[in-house]
Amino acid sequence: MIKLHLKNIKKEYISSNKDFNFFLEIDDLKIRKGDFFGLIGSSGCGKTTLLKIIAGLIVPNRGNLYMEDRDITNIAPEKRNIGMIFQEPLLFPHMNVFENIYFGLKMKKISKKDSIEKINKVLESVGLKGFENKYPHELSGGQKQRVSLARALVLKPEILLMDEPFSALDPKLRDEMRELILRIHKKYKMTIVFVTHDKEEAFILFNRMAIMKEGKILQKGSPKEIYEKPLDTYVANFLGIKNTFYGRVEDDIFKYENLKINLKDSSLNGFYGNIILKPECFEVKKMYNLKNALNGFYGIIKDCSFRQGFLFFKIDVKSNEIEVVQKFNLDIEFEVGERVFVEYDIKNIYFIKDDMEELKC
Ligand SMILES: Nc1ncnc2c1ncn2[C@@H]1O[C@H](COP(=O)(O)OP(=O)(O)OP(=O)(O)O)[C@@H](O)[C@H]1O
Repeated sequence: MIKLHLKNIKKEYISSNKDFNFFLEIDDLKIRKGDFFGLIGSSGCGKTTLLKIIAGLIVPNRGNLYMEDRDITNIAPEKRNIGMIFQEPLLFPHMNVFENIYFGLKMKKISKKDSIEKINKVLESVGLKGFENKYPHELSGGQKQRVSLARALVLKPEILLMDEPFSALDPKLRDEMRELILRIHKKYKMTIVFVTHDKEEAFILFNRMAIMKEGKILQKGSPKEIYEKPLDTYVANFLGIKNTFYGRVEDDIFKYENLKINLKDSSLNGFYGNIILKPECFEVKKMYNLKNALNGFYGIIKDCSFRQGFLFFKIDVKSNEIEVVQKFNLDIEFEVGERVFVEYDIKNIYFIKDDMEELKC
């Protein structure tokens, strides 16, 4: 079921001297009920603007927003039943934790008795039982963000919007908060739209996401789908996919400087484009072990490090550096300076033609 549908949304920011204009244009974005949906992109691409349009804090110049089948384009923010959490917790400093959470319930005219019950439950969910009487200045950054989460959750929003809520926290706290929000998403079965520029966060949290650039959505899908088939090199680079090379296909072979990859596909001949060679799609083989080796190339190991059961190689292939990640095997030792064969499976290689059309080779 579609929970939120954005259709032909446009928002313009025109600067007074017209030397800096920004246009957000979202043709069609559907977020399903129960999605943990990510809006991801580099600074200034329009993520927050889009989130605020969903919240009703910014009115688009044109287009419509539907929540299920209801057109909410002209509905006031407080009537949308959408919660929002910002990077800063924005708590009332003169109110304790209980009062901060009670504030929204009071506005909705929920009785004190019912409110106490709801607040107790939500404080338990966010791990802050016993903190009712603390004031914001007595709380850590992570605890404050838990209070702002509790304050949003207690109102049972249909959609929860989160704008880089963990970016001000240290890495350990950030991990804890990510686990907490995943638990909460599961428990409350709510739809979450979460803004981040952190690709690691995207792979941990989202079941679907949209990658944005300069006010537009470049690609939508599950993080896995997008990682597997990035539609262009911006997306590939943004997701940190290594080994992308720009070159030309001739005689079925992709050529970039001295690097040659046989694509075994004559339909690509004459095309320029980017080839994506994902580090985990190779196997580094010893020179004495090439009996069954198929496609690949020779190279020299420039660097090899061990991390969490994997070997991370940097391999010099005719003056081009290729990164390879492969499972550590106790029986095989590699050395820097060693000549090796780097094998690949042709089905894991993607060539993105210059006209942005992606082809699986
Ligand atoms: N009220 C405004 N008036 C004019 N321009 C604005 C306004 N708000 C944002 N912008 C501009 O619009 C663009 C998009 O801003 P937005 O905050 O949506 O981006 P973002 O992707 O959330 O960035 P960040 O990750 O840095 O928060 C930016 O270039 C910003 O300078």
